[in-house]
Amino acid sequence: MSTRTVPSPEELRAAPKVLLHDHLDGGLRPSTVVELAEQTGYDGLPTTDVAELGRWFTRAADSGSLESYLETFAHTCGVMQTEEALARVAAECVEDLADDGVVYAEVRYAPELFTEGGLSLDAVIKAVQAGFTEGERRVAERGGRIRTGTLLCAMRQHARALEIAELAVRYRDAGVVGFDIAGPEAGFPPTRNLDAFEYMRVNNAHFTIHAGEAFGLASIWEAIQHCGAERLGHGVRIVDDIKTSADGKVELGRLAAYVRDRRIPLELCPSSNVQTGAVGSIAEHPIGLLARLRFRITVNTDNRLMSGCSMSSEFAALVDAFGFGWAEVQWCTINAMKSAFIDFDQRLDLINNVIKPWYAERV
Ligand SMILES: O=c1[nH]cnc2c1ncn2[C@@H]1O[C@H](CO)[C@@H](O)[C@H]1O
Ligand SMILES: [Zn+2]
Repeated sequence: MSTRTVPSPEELRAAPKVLLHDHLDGGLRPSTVVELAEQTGYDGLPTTDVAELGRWFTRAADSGSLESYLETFAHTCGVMQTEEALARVAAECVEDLADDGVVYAEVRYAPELFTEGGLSLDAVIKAVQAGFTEGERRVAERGGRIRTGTLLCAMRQHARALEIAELAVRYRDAGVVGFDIAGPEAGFPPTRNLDAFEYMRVNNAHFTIHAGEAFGLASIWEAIQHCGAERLGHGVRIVDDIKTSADGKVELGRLAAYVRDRRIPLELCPSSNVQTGAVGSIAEHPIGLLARLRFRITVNTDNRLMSGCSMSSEFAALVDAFGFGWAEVQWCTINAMKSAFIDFDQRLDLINNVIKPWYAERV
């Protein structure tokens, strides 16, 4: 790992970064949750004290299981049932990411979770897109730069994946760049949604799949070989197919070798994995090993509210735990940009004109 200079938290914040895995309903500002609850009449919050609520989310998400981690989303989704609320959350998301130095972000959410107040799926998508556009406008107005793309998720435990995939294709010229399935992994294998993935493929549309987070290799294998996922949401359990012997010799199983050989991007989310119990601590996170083995790794936030994290804090944790230097930060950033679901020429433009020039002075 490069040791020339140790990136400081402030420099990491200034560095151009690319985020592929961030949930819209997992990234609200605590103050916004409180204000929206008041405005929309949502009375289920555990507290209306902003600082205390922020701590409540991270504590509750620190649950050791994906299922109980996901329970915290009842409160964010609870306050996101109007067009105004959705647009506000989306606009603030873009502003917060830009303030953290993110230059390209794919933000995901499940439209079906925001229809309890009577909104149609179309209305939800339009409200969120309007919010993203507004956020980009505010960032540009203050001289910043960010581009966002949307991923629509279907929830694994519901049976609406095909319908959501159809929406992802219908809105692909309006800012939606791909599709995903999210929610509890155990008991809900990706092959339950084959029709949706086939629909995406025949329409030449992109998708990633949450796999290999709370469940192991079988889920990753299905996601890639049966469903055709282009990227893996988390995918961290791929280490179960990698044997490291006491003398340091590393042996890749067939699936791990396939993932590495095909350069399948792993959307790794270190803090989130610690909270759901997928790994014991950041220091024990397989990202160190996967980086050494040159898997196509990317670093992501997953849920900024539940983890109390940002892109720069995730990188700072990796600097501390694994000695990541600027070379590694740049590598993860370029990996992510290469793996994005926007057009090749636009990815290249960001790599050559925004990312590389900034890091060139540091690596
Ligand atoms: O790490 C995760 N694994 C699986 N599902 C997740 C994760 N984080 C969030 N969600 C789920 O995705 C929905 C849409 O954004 C959220 O409402 C949450 O239920
Ligand atoms: Zn996720």
